[in-house]
Amino acid sequence: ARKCVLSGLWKNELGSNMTISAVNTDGGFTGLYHTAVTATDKHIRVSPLKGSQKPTNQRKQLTFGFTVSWTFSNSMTVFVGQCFMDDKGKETLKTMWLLREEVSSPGDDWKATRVGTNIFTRIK
Ligand SMILES: O=C(CCCC[C@@H]1SC[C@@H]2NC(=O)N[C@@H]21)NCCc1cc([N+](=O)[O-])ccc1O
Repeated sequence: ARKCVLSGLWKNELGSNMTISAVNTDGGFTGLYHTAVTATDKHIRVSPLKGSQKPTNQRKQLTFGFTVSWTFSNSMTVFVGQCFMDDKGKETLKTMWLLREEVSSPGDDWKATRVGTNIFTRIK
């Protein structure tokens, strides 16, 4: 495809993988996220993701965002990023994320959000 398509199976440099369903006409999509890492001692389980992408009629390297509501911890991550395609048609999703954990009091709010980057490539 000469344009990035988000649907399919992706992995990032941490070893996490995600499956994105078909993108519907208004750019919405859902999927499943299996993180390879966690900041808790909880057992990792597959978690749902919901997101949206900008329409690709004008551009081929689309921007998107999605939210993962972790099923095994009281925390949430939002990812934002863009799909880039090289001249061989290889797609890369370059993203930044915010991970919000639940803290017990407003006084702990300052330490509740982590930030980072992830790069996703397709799993054939
Ligand atoms: O670990 C998780 C959910 C999985 C996050 C995986 C991230 S999402 C970005 C990055 N990319 C990727 O693929 N995986 C990682 N939440 C922990 C929050 C938390 C921490 C503590 N604590 O540290 O004490 C206590 C209670 C808590 O709820």
